Amino acid sequence: MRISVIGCGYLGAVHAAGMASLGHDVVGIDVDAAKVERLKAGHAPFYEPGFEDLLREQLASGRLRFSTDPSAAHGALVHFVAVGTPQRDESGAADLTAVRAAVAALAPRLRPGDLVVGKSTVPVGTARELLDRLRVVAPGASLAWNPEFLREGFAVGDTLTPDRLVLGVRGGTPEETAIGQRDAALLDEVYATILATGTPRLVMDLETAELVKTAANAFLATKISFINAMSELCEATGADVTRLADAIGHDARIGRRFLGAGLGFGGGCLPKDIRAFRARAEDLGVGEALGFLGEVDAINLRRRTHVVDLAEQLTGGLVGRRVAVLGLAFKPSSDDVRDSPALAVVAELTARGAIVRGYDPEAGANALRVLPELDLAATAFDAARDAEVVIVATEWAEFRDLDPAASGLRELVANPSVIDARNCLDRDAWTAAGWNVVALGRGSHRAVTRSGTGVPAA
Ligand SMILES: NC(=O)C1=CN([C@@H]2O[C@H](COP(=O)(O)OP(=O)(O)OC[C@H]3O[C@@H](n4cnc5c(N)ncnc54)[C@H](O)[C@@H]3O)[C@@H](O)[C@H]2O)C=CC1
Ligand SMILES: O=C(O)[C@H]1O[C@H](OP(=O)(O)OP(=O)(O)OC[C@H]2O[C@@H](n3ccc(=O)[nH]c3=O)[C@H](O)[C@@H]2O)[C@H](O)[C@@H](O)[C@@H]1O
Repeated sequence: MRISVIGCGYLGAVHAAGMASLGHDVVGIDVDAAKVERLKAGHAPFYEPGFEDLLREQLASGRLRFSTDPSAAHGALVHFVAVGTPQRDESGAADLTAVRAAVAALAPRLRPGDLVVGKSTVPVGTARELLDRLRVVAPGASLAWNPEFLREGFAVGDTLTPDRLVLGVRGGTPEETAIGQRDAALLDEVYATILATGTPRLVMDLETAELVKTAANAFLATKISFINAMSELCEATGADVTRLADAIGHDARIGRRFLGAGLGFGGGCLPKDIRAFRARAEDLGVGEALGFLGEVDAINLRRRTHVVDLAEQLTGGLVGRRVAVLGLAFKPSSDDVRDSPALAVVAELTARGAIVRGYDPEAGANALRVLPELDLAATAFDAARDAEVVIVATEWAEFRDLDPAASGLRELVANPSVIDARNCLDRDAWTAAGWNVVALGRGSHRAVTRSGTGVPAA
């Protein structure tokens, strides 16, 4: 089947290559000419394990091409919209400019029977708005919503073997229902190979499909903030949040996944999605229903300040003190620094007068674009040289696997003090190697906060 994918970022580029690998004839379209040139040349514009190999393989197959010209979408039967929906402003609402522009550019190229398929994460009601617009500018074309649940770092696997496919289609009147069924059947053809493996397929109305996506991300964010709230309790009492998470996680109704306490969630999705969800609920007059997401956000942001407070406590004052931050990406196996908790820590440390050196295996260049004043080290060891405290802010395997006894790191630092902000280090091994290890939520080490409301460290 001929397919177009509008927007070739972290989601769209992988989706385009993934659809080509299913045997479809795919064109990826993006307004960013430099990104398109890289993709055409077989170079991934971002770090995503397995993606570059898939890209090259599919370019070589002749089934995948890229363009900046929206006309390249003409002739495709299914058009996926995968453009960005960032936070618009302080209100938290989503900025839908790119989605509207993508559909407007697509409209004159659509033929009757063509299907526009939203993949971007949008506030509930967006699909209906776009469909109403299409009825005017491209009658005969239809629209469905097929939210995406992939995780960065696992994008290729999540695209080709998703844990479910959610298809939001038109319905209501008999005529609309018939169109919706036809649209769902077309998506079944697109995903035939994936469905043949028994992947659950859930068909629903457009609004529910939009809500499934924001609800899923809101739940994941809530789960992380829940365990981080427990982390605060653990630090106040000397308890251990990792043992607590293991124990409650054994209850199948709770589950251990996403109970990783630490520096909290960041990235281009969870933070902006919970804020946009709240803003949309306010618009709908049901703001109270999602009031708790404000608390989820607040708990999450407190993690960042807490880590800086701990560093301040450990150094006895940050002005002029050397701090190493290992990990700058919002999560390991990604070079994405959008709303990265690690970068927020770097910025706050710097604002409090620390001399910060940062290192990340993949995200250094992106980090420099966001924080041009960042002192970027070439290796973890370079970053740690003469540091009075080392902060592990992203749990890359490279840091997790460091042998604290044999690596020589201890000899490099000014003071063997490490804040394990992701609970990823073997605390016993590091302690045995002579390090003072402060692991978030594991024991009493609440920092005296700058506002003076914290309790002194034990
Ligand atoms: N990154 C992820 O893991 C996931 C992202 N999503 C959602 O997918 C959407 C895209 O996210 P990302 O890929 O991360 O964003 P991104 O910022 O990496 O990519 C968006 C791309 O759209 C392009 N673009 C903007 N306006 C355009 C237009 N009018 N025509 C063609 N291209 C245009 C941009 O140049 C950019 O390359 C967002 O709504 C996000 O919430 C959903 C699931 C996973
Ligand atoms: O909508 C999206 O874009 C995507 O958002 C998340 O995926 P992603 O942001 O790639 O990464 P996650 O693995 O969810 O991690 C998000 C953040 O939460 C943090 N996290 C995750 C898990 C955990 O236990 N603790 C924790 O602090 C990570 O460090 C990271 O900063 C969702 O997991 C995907 O299902 C969704 O498709």
